[in-house]
Amino acid sequence: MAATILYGTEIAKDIREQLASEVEELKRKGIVPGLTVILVGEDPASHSYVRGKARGCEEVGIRSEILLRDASISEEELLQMIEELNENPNVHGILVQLPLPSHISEKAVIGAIRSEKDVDGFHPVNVGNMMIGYDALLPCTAHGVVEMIRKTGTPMEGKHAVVIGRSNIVGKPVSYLLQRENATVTMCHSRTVNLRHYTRQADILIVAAGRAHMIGSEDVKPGAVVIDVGVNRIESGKLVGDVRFDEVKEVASYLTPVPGGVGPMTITMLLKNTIEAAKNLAAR
Ligand SMILES: Nc1nc(=O)c2c([nH]1)NC[C@@H]1CN(c3ccc(C(=O)N[C@@H](CCC(=O)O)C(=O)O)cc3)C=[N+]21
Ligand SMILES: [Mg+2]
Repeated sequence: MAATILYGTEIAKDIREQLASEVEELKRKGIVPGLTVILVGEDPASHSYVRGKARGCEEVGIRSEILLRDASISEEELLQMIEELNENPNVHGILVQLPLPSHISEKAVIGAIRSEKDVDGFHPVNVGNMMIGYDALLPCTAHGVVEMIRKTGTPMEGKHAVVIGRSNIVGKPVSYLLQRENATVTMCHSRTVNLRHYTRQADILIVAAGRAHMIGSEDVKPGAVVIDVGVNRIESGKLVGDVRFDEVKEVASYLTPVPGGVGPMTITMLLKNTIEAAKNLAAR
């Protein structure tokens, strides 16, 4: 059996059309959703991702601005910038691109963003609200992964979902969101002994370990839904996932490519969060 390839670009296109009409409706009420991205330093990958975010905003009619700062910026200056954006009524979403230079505390920076404007869903208040099941801005990649699985029409209820990776941005929140869909979730990570023992039991396999090509067909249960969250730049400059695509596509029922899979969904969920933040802030 050959897998159906889940093109995030296509799924994202449908959702973005819907988002564009929501933006139009908001604009008729005089609300122009606005996203501000702060990008510190010269990392080419970060610059490329941020360009993707700005393009996404343009596509759906969100006003966006990118504030570029030198890697030498102090933590205090960065916190001051965030404070001003917190107060600016035209800014509904604030995103500080990670990673930050090592002299700046990510914890301090994320914690300084007003939680209603935290469109990454990384602020402890949003993480806590999500965990409790209260309304929250959800972490974009994790949310995008669940929406992709939903699009396949595969019921998640009662299924065994295995997540590889336990990061705050992907592994932890995606595990939680899948549990909320009534999946039975197993969390694995780089120290898991006999990883294959777990992955082979997965009806839904989420691979977010950040190790190029670590998962092959031997690791996958026939018919599984496999979502590859890996973004690894290999020596040739090519972007590859954590899954050996050509092998796994022969055994999985659904499989996401890299690029063109989860990445575009991540950006789409960021756009969705920005619109939601604009609605919430306007209603206050
Ligand atoms: N505060 C913060 N929020 C983030 O959401 C965040 C971050 N920091 N730091 C870095 C990671 C990474 N990330 C990606 C988003 C989209 C693609 C994406 O769309 N990738 C395209 C290809 C892009 C390319 O070719 O370079 C794709 O997969 O098709 C990739 C990576 C968001 N991140
Ligand atoms: Mg890990």
